[in-house]
Amino acid sequence: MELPISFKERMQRLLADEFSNFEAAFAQPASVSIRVNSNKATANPDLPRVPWAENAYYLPVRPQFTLDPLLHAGCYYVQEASSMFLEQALKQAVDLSQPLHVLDLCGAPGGKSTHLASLISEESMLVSNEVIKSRANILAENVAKWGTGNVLVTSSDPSNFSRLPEFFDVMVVDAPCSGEGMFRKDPQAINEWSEENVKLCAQRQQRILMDVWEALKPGGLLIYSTCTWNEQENEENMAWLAAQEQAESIKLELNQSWGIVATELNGVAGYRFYPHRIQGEGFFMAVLRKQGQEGLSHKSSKKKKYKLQPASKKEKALVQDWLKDPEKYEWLQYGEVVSALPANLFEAADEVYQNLHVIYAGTEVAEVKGKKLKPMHTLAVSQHLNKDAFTTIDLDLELALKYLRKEDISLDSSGNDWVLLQYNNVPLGFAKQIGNRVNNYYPKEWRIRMELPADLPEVNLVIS
Ligand SMILES: C[S@@+](CC[C@H](N)C(=O)[O-])C[C@H]1O[C@@H](n2cnc3c(N)ncnc32)[C@H](O)[C@@H]1O
Repeated sequence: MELPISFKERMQRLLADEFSNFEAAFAQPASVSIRVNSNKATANPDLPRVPWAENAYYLPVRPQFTLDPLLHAGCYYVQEASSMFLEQALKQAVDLSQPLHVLDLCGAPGGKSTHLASLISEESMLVSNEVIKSRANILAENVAKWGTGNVLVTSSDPSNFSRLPEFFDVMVVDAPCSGEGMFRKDPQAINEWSEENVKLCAQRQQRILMDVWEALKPGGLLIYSTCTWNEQENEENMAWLAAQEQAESIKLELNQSWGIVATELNGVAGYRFYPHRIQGEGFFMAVLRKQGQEGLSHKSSKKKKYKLQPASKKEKALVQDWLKDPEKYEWLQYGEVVSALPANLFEAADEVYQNLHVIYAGTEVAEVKGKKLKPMHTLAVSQHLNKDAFTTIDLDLELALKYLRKEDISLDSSGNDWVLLQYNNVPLGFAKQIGNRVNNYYPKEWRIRMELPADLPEVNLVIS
């Protein structure tokens, strides 16, 4: 792996004696790690843990993830270990028992959003945003598969967030960056790297931060991260923001054994991850608190007209038993789709709808077509699905993968209704039996595209 010369020279200055170890790490394979969705599964007990995140594990080898139905069912997320340090910022600096409004501004493909969704309380709301439309769809898919039901996925430009002044308690900006920390995992990142690009990235990050700062509550927390090592995009940007906004730097407790490097510039703390010191890729994180009194919670403007439309009584009555605790939700209808949003989030969610481009919200439960009602796939993967409302059928590995490829499958039983198909007792999705025939309703855009090998390996990472 040929690293750019000016990058090497800078890292030599930064790391001094450690540089040879750092360079040697590029000859080692990148580690593989997963974060388990504890509401759906537990990890295989043999897996070693990522030390700074509770439900995170290293894998001895990279399995063929695509061939594990439980990945498609949202039982775990394949995520780089360093970036799971986000958990420490949340646990150490935020009272997670409170109902919070949390923003993940640069959300796709969804590593940090699914992590945040696991960390916040049920009464909290996560707005998970991705400005690039095609990537926003992947984000919505991963958020839906994670299934917490308290997330709104938006696809808006950072500049649009000033329409929600002092709205968020916590804001995560995992900024687009020059990607030096990904050189080992993705050598293509080397070709895209240049000093000029570093400068452009640093300027873009400043613009993004300025765009969203207004949407943070006084006393609220900004968690900023990149997967790069240069100081311009990291410490310098954080010192610049702290000085400009008189924001307070938040120091995090580190366990010495973790190997994370703490830095400081103009009194602003930062945390660096190097592959020769930790099992993971390059990463930087810093935490700032906005000036002002905490707890000045956002007062929603008293508007009379809501954008969110309630579902009709008739439709609600037909589908509400498909979720556990249906009374906890506000039942909404948007076009043909009936969805459920935790009732306590209604006002805040409506404000998000009024001001941003929302592409997914809560749990989409059913599609109404005339007199026909179709359970939506997002319901099957929701943590709040009431399984008792459906006939469930367990599939073996081969049949599960065929279903996920959206192939025609046949089942032992016959009938005339919706069935919930499962693998290892975990819902995969819906099918409709019509006599002996089975209509496969797995979403086309989510289907597995790879051909199935003759010998199917059991991946066995999590237990449901
Ligand atoms: C480092 S990635 C985010 C990874 C994600 N947080 C995760 O954990 O899976 C940065 C994201 O920022 C998005 N992005 C690119 N340009 C942007 C801009 N000008 N403003 C906001 N986001 C941008 C990219 O599309 C990309 O999805």
